[in-house]
Amino acid sequence: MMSMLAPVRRDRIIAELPQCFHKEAALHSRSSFHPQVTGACQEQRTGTVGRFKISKIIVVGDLSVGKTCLINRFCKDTFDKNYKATIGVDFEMERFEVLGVPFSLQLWDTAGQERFKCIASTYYRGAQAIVIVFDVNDVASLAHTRQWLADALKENDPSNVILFLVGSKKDLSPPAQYSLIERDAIKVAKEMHAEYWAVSSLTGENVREFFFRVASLTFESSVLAELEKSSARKIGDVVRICSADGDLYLTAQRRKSKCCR
Ligand SMILES: Nc1nc2c(ncn2[C@@H]2O[C@H](COP(=O)(O)OP(=O)(O)OP(=O)(O)O)[C@@H](O)[C@H]2O)c(=O)[nH]1
Repeated sequence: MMSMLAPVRRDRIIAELPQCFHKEAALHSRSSFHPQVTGACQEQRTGTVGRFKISKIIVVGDLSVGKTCLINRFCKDTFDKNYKATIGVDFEMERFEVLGVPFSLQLWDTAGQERFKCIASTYYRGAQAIVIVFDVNDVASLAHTRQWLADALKENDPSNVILFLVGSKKDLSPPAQYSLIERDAIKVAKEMHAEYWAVSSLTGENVREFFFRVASLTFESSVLAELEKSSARKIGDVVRICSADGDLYLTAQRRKSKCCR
């Protein structure tokens, strides 16, 4: 199957961890990929990551904050100044190569309008990352991000998703005004345990950097989850094989509790 696909575009190759936007509200501020992830990629021990796994990313937020434009700027390098409401949902696929491993993101663009929300929310399930968008020129849209997050988390396992809070339309915000809302946005992002970004789909500022960061952090967490799964499997086997032998059983148990820490 893989050989039938065209090679990954050269501008979708990620060899180094892209940096966060703001150190105060970052998922982590390590300067490179987790060493276990780098090692697993070198030794091609990434399990389903790189083969069948496609990571689902949902993009939510008030109507007209610029969700569609953000996705279109990254996926198609286009910008439409006319507003067309998203009805229900739409999605785009993006293929990356991270540390030499193929990795695909499915980007789900959802409707912000109240009347389409119930259709859109049926697509929230199974997300690996949630991107909550607000308009940096509209404080109400920032206040509403908590509700968007709560709705998206109803359909997902909160301990298993990674969160991004994205301020859009930065081009329309004079620097002095922007820095005021940034202060509030960072506060909100920290409360949510989300990583904060500010972008402009009109100029393209930070759009590519943002999606590269999303792809990288989603990839990193997928590989770590795979590694955890395979070590849990190994421990399980030891327990099963040796359960007649008290000593070894204990060793396996001890290893297990060490891993969980
Ligand atoms: N100046 C500027 N305008 C933007 C930017 N992003 C989006 N817009 C404009 O904002 C309006 C709404 O953008 P959309 O991307 O359609 O908004 P949405 O969040 O997808 O809206 P719904 O589908 O209704 O939820 C459009 O008129 C866009 O041209 C930006 O970065 N800068």
